[in-house]
Amino acid sequence: MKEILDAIQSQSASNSGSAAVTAADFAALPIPESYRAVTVHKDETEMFAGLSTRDKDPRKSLHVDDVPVPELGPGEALVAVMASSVNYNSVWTSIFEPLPTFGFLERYGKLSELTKRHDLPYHIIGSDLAGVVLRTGPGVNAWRPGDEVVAHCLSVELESSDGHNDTMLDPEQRIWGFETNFGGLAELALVKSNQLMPKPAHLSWEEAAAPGLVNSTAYRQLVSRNGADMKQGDNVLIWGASGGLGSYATQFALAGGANPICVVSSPQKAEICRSMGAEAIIDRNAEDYKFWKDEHTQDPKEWKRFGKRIRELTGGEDIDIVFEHPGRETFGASVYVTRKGGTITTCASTSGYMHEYDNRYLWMSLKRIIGSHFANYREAWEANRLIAKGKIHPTLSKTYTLEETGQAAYDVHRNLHQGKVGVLCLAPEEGLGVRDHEMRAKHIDAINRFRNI
Ligand SMILES: C/C=C/C(=O)SCCNC(=O)CCNC(=O)[C@H](O)C(C)(C)COP(=O)(O)OP(=O)(O)OC[C@H]1O[C@@H](n2cnc3c(N)ncnc32)[C@H](O)[C@@H]1OP(=O)(O)O
Ligand SMILES: NC(=O)C1=CN([C@@H]2O[C@H](COP(=O)(O)OP(=O)(O)OC[C@H]3O[C@@H](n4cnc5c(N)ncnc54)[C@H](OP(=O)(O)O)[C@@H]3O)[C@@H](O)[C@H]2O)C=CC1
Repeated sequence: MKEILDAIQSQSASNSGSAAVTAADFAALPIPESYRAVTVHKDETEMFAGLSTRDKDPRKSLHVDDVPVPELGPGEALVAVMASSVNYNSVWTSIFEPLPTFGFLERYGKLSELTKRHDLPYHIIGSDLAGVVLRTGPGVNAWRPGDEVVAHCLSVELESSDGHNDTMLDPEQRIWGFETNFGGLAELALVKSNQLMPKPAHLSWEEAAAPGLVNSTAYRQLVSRNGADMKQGDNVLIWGASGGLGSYATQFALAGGANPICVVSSPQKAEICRSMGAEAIIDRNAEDYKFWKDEHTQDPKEWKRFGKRIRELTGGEDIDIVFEHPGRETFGASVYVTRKGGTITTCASTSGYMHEYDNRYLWMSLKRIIGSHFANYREAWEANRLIAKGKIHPTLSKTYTLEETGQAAYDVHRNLHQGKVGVLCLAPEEGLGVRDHEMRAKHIDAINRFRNI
């Protein structure tokens, strides 16, 4: 592993990202037999039985193990991971909710001889990476050893016609590092080559690894015509506007000429949204919305109070698009505050997946609910391109080591974090991997906006 890191570091020293060490040099680097990876164990899926969701502690279930390097198949790439990030799907995996992820690996393993590799008693998790290609399998022509890359997390087989219009519709669509093995929270990762995208040159490894999953998801959910198809002037209600998804949704709304109405839970988070350029901000804690009277009964008066507050902020207008993900706790309110003909687009249910809303407000006002999930390759590419062009910026707040991933996931689970939390994998320290210093200097304040707060 040291040789691999040395090669990547001497690439850095050349400062161009390509000259010092050639593709042939990288291809000739020996691949170690094993590597360190963050895992959950199949024989521990019952360890939190009887505990409430909140009390399930990722620090107990996430391990750092030495694992064998998987065999490289056709259309695949083995990547040296310099940095990764924590996504909420890794929190779900670590608390074995809503299901242990081993069922996904078993099902995938039944598909073919090659996919059998994924069905193991340990699951290497993680759905983001920034790093360097070490090897490519047969049939890979677009990428070479030595290429500096980020990976998006859409894994598809594309044997069925169903996925050939929008690859998210492939019946064998999976999220890499959640529904497949060999994820990005590790020193090495196995991806399909059609997950690879160029690493933005002005960012460090950990900054480049941070946006991937959430940026692509927010792009499809809000901007793409497969999602809400946002347009200039739209009032966009963004839950968790300084969180993982929300910090990118807020940037997309601002960059696209829309009007984000940002919901957050503290003055500090409100300040972050303000510094991104948002003006309409609601602190849900300070204003103490209680959409539920008890576990089973919602309070429409509270939906109305929330709607009035939105009207105050918009000069009397209602919401064109709700960017939903908290789920059960907020969904009734989200449907209520949407304007006639407006759209509620949802990609998650952090607070519970059995939603309740008053359907009269949906059908009588011709509103639409759109389900959205991750992004196809093109959408992920476009989202990454916006990062590479400095139109959208990473929202990395803090970086942990691979050994500290349990703590990093705990922070996200307990909502103690801001924006995105990064993990250094092979990168020995923060700040490495920047190629375009001039462009970086131009955007440095925006790149650092979420740091150390
Ligand atoms: C990028 C990041 C993303 C995120 O962070 S997202 C948040 C994290 N993700 C989650 O929380 C989602 C976790 N996944 C799940 O909870 C489950 O994954 C699903 C609920 C999504 C699906 O459940 P399942 O049991 O895997 O799927 P079924 O489709 O219910 O299949 C079970 C059997 O039911 C059959 N079936 C499906 N649809 C129908 C139908 N309409 N009529 C009759 N049968 C049906 C199937 O074929 C299959 O059958 P057979 O077991 O024999 O293979
Ligand atoms: N389908 C898909 O493709 C994807 C789905 N997801 C899912 O989306 C969800 C959010 O992910 P991500 O943004 O990365 O997570 P984060 O935890 O980084 O951000 C979510 C934010 O939502 C707000 N929030 C949480 N719970 C509630 C609640 N009960 N009511 C109101 N607001 C709440 C919090 O902000 P505040 O406290 O400031 O209000 C929190 O910071 C997760 O469930 C994740 O699994 C994520 C990415 C892709």
